[in-house]
Amino acid sequence: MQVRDCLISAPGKAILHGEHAVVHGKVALAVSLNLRTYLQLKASSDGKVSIKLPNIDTFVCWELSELRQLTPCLSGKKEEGQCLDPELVKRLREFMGLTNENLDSSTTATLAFLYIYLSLFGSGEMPSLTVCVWSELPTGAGLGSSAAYSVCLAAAVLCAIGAIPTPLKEWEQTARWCQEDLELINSWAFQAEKIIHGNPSGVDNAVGTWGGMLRFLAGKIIPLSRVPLLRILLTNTKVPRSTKVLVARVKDKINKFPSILIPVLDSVDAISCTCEKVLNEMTCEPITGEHYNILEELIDINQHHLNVMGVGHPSLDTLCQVTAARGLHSKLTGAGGGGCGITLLRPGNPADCIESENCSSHSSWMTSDSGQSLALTLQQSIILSMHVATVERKNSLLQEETSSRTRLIVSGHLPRPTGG
Ligand SMILES: Nc1ncnc2c1ncn2[C@@H]1O[C@H](COP(=O)(O)OP(=O)(O)O)[C@@H](O)[C@H]1O
Ligand SMILES: C[C@@](O)(CCOP(=O)(O)O)CC(=O)O
Ligand SMILES: [Mg+2]
Repeated sequence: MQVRDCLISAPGKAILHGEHAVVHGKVALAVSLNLRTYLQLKASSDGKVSIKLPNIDTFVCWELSELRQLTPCLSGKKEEGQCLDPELVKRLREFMGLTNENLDSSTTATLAFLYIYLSLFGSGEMPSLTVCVWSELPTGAGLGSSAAYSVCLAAAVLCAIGAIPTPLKEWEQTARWCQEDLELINSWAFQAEKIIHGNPSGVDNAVGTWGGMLRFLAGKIIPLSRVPLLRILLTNTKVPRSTKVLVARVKDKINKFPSILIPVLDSVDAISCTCEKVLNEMTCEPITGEHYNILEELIDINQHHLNVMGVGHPSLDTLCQVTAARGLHSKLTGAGGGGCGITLLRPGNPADCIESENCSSHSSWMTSDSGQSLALTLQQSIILSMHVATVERKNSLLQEETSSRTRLIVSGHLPRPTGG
């Protein structure tokens, strides 16, 4: 079986409010970033399936004959991707010789790939191919790299089996899928996220699939098309952590102290709803300092709640303190425990003053090749100035021509994707 080559990209995300609480059925507000993950799928004729994941130094190759032995248990359902097939997970774990639950980056990413490949190709003829994935997103830093990876994987393999069209026309540089196709991609991406996160809410893969800003509640995705232009700083503490471990930690805490933690989750839900209301008001009436006062207080309260849930980190405390000394308000974003934080900026204030105070750029993550730098140091952090209101669908999942370049970009230059 020969599959069609394709190049796909999906964005990362920042959660404004609702991380962790969203796993327990509460509201989250999230927005796509103009940092993307790219996947190139190429047919091959060597009887092998290869994955190249340069961001995590992973290069693996299997004989098709080995993978075929894993397939008899498969139901061959391609229509939906809601529940993990426990039998396939078990076989894959045995095949990869895995015994414990908390796996390293490379093993997790490989397992997610094999799960999607075998689930979707397993009931038919299995093709020889090479998949290469590379990303502008830092891995394991709260910006949804796992979801962008999962969305790209799902879209590429669904395209390859012909479950969704390869809509790209010769004259187009990029193309998008219809709502039904996006829902299918999202549901399979959710499965890959389950392999990586254990118990994801689905908010990250929804943003990776649809892009823009959205409200997410118990699997329901509501695009927010009316939001004001906000500027936030995105700071990477560079403290590594695993979403799976942190999500499990919060669950343990809820089980241990339900009467204490459930009100905290309810409060986070109210924070997300209040934030959404204020953002909406800011689009209908003149923006005042009072709007910003409320947004800032919500950030502070939520950061305290996240600390109560046990997902804070001294590096994030430092971020909060350093920005507070400049009159700014910060919270962690994503799973916490390190990773990234967000800081709200008021109009006309501090990105520039922070930039001028912290002007060295030695990050491998975000230095531009033109010499103009986005990467700034604040203590040990990297700061990226960005707009939240990327509400146009320009950041959503795209099928791209090999030659097409990264579009968009909020403020300044970003690194070129490497690899592929
Ligand atoms: N570019 C990539 N290539 C391969 N695997 C990736 C990539 N990006 C993310 N992953 C997978 O996702 C995991 C990180 O997921 P997670 O802990 O949820 O952090 P994040 O906040 O970045 O989503 C990595 O350990 C790896 O398994
Ligand atoms: C903590 C959580 O709310 C977000 C995790 O995001 P990330 O993997 O840290 O980018 C988990 C989830 O919603 O699945
Ligand atoms: Mg993740």
